[in-house]
Amino acid sequence: MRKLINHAKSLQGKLTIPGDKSISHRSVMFGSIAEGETRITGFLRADDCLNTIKVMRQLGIQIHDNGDEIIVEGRGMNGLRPSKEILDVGNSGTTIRLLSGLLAGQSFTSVIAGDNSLNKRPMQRVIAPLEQMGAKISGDKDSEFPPLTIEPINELHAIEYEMPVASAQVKSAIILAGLQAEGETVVIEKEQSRNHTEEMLQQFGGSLQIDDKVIRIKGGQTLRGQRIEVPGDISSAAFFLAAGLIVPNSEILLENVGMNETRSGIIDVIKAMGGDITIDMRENRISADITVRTSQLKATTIGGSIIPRLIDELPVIALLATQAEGITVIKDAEELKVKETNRIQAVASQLNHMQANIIETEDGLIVHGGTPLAGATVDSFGDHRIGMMLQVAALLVKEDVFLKEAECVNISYPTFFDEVLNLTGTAG
Ligand SMILES: O=C(O)C1=C[C@@H](OP(=O)(O)O)[C@@H](O)[C@H](O)C1
Ligand SMILES: C=C(OP(=O)(O)O)C(=O)O
Repeated sequence: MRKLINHAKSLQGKLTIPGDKSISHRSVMFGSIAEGETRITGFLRADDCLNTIKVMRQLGIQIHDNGDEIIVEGRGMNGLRPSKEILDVGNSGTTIRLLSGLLAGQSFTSVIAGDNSLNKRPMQRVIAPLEQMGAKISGDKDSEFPPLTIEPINELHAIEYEMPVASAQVKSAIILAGLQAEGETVVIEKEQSRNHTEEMLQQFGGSLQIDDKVIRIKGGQTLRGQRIEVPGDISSAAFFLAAGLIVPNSEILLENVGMNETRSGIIDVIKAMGGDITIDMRENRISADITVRTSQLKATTIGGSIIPRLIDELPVIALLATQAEGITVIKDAEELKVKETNRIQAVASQLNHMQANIIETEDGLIVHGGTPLAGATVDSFGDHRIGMMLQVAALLVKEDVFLKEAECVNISYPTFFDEVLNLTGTAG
């Protein structure tokens, strides 16, 4: 769907940020392999997480949605049942990679597939460690891509694995397989990535040892159903943090933003760029209410260990940099090339269509600041983060901006365009 997207003279008001996508996926997966009932509030009802519910149901887990809560009837570590149908996870990289770890040690065959975008994303990164653990997994084109076929085995064994990429999805797949393995599995991270799997495992009564970038997990643990409260997703909040900073005469309050340290790199960047941001931590200590106001931003350099802490926010951070004073350099971010699209290429090509001045590099972007943006027809290429970033860019532009495949926002933020309208005061 090609959509005429909005311009804004100013943004005012408040919005509540919907549930964290990473935590929502994990809450349903852990709930499924725990014993007893798990009740989840704040679950993100967006396409990616709904696909996780769908495939866990296919694997024999009863999951109900009563409007307030998602209720998962856990069946324990050996309670999953074979699915007659292919497990279609749609666009969700998190689902296919975590599910591979979960299914690697089972005594039945599974086939996991996805949409055209997912079927181009690399899977060797999970297949290699899982095969070392004794799993039998094959994919398309020398096992680089989905669909993945996972065959039955008797038992997984523990390994020590030094990760070649900084990836929470790979780490999580190994931890989920490690739970089913004989012995103690050791994962050594390249850089610290989001730690939701480690936190949730402990919340479900499991244990692991974490020493800096080294994680140790023993097989054969029993998990117990829990009450899980999912905080708002900082990766969704990022679009409104950016919008509030660059649209003139704006002040917006974002409620319930998850503040996990392994995810909050964008806050550090906004501060380094001189953005006007106020953070009020909530009593639960896991989320905050954040106010942003229009700011004159300055350029910064982003690279190294902060990258995994803001990987999904880099497209909208690049947009911020187009409006800052000076040249912003984003480096060490080659992982952007293997997301829903090649995000290095997508960000540079589409913002440059709008008259930005961005140079693609091997591992990031060089963004020349202070460029007024102009009307154009731009393409999300079906990538939700690119689509939402382009809508924020369009807020600055008086001429018409048309966005191709605008419906992709449903992947992580179905109410995104409605929230934009609410803040511009033109809703309803
Ligand atoms: O574990 C997760 O929930 C995620 C990890 C990241 O991917 P990688 O593990 O590929 O870096 C991130 O980009 C993705 O949106 C969600
Ligand atoms: C990369 C993303 O998700 P996934 O890997 O789960 O498709 C994302 O949401 O930006």
